[in-house]
Amino acid sequence: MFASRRKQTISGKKIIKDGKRIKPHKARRIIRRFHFLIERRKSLCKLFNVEMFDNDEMRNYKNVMSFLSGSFSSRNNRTVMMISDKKQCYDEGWNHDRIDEKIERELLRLNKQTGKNDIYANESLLRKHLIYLGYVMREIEREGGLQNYQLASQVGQDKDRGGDSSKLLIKWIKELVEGDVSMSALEIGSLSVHNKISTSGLFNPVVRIDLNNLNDSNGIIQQDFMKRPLPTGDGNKDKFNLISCSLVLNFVPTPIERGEMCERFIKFLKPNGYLFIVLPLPCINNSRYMNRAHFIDLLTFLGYKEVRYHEANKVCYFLLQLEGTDNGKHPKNDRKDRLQFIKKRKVQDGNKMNNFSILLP
Ligand SMILES: C[S@@+](CC[C@H](N)C(=O)[O-])C[C@H]1O[C@@H](n2cnc3c(N)ncnc32)[C@H](O)[C@@H]1O
Repeated sequence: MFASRRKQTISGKKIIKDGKRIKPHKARRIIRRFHFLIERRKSLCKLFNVEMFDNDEMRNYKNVMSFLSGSFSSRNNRTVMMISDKKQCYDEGWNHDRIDEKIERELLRLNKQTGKNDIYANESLLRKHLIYLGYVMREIEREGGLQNYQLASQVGQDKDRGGDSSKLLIKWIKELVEGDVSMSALEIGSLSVHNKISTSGLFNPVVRIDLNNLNDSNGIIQQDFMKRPLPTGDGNKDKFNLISCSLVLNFVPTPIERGEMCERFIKFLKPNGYLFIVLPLPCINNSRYMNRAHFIDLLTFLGYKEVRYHEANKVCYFLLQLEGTDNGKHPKNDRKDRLQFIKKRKVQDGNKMNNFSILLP
């Protein structure tokens, strides 16, 4: 959603990944489109009142259908009767073999139009939205899904396009940590084992996780960070000196889930551990609900302090350090302070601004 809108490519070169060629401008299009579809899928699931599915499951439309069947059958009889029609609805959405301008327009207006309606009380509304869900699912698959998105994201990590963001992380850690200290790191949203975070020798071990793994033998664990088992009470054994979260928070679909992620990092960090966050610049310099000061206020409330910041053309880099959690200061206790982060609050406004935000649950 917040990928750059630049029409020009920087290098103009074709990028070759695993035998596939992706031009930078195409990579940006794939990323924007993927974010849009994921967000619409989420909104539709919300309308159907069903929990978000795991990504893997969501890529398989049959799983989605059986999941929805389960959810419908537990409702009233009228809805159960509609199940027989459901597959047809879904197939209708699925069978479009090209972009459907009408559905695309409807998808853009989805939240405004249908937010307050009870989808189960209106048969034609239910049918229409099942078709939309089918369409969105088909589009995600047609676009190559998460795998293609990741391929496109790798384009941004190529040397001739600014390279991997952990180069700056390594520079900062070298400035801050003296001597021969061995630090462990968790890289969330890892796309490569060849990034500086893994090759600099500063971090050992480096645990790399991602929702999807382009290549199983690559040493990247396929895992949702939000479902990663919490460290056991056994000291800091399963905790890390550093968590790297580069261009991941903006990928997380809802403001509350982003807030939950920021809070969850703490559970995996050793005392005084570092958190490295990279965000697309528009998330903090062109959003109605977020700017750098507000982002830092939120993180400070949670117990982090900002130790480094850098703004590049398209992305911004934060290095934060956890403080205070070992001496009894527990941010959650301060309910009053928390209130300012649980509701959306405009920090600025403008015509062409986006609505990126992070909220605490
Ligand atoms: C834009 S890519 C960023 C890749 C790389 N870190 C970078 O800086 O270019 C975002 C990645 O975050 C991953 N991701 C998003 N949410 C995640 C989660 N909850 N757990 C693990 N990975 C996640 C996605 O699968 C995707 O590969």
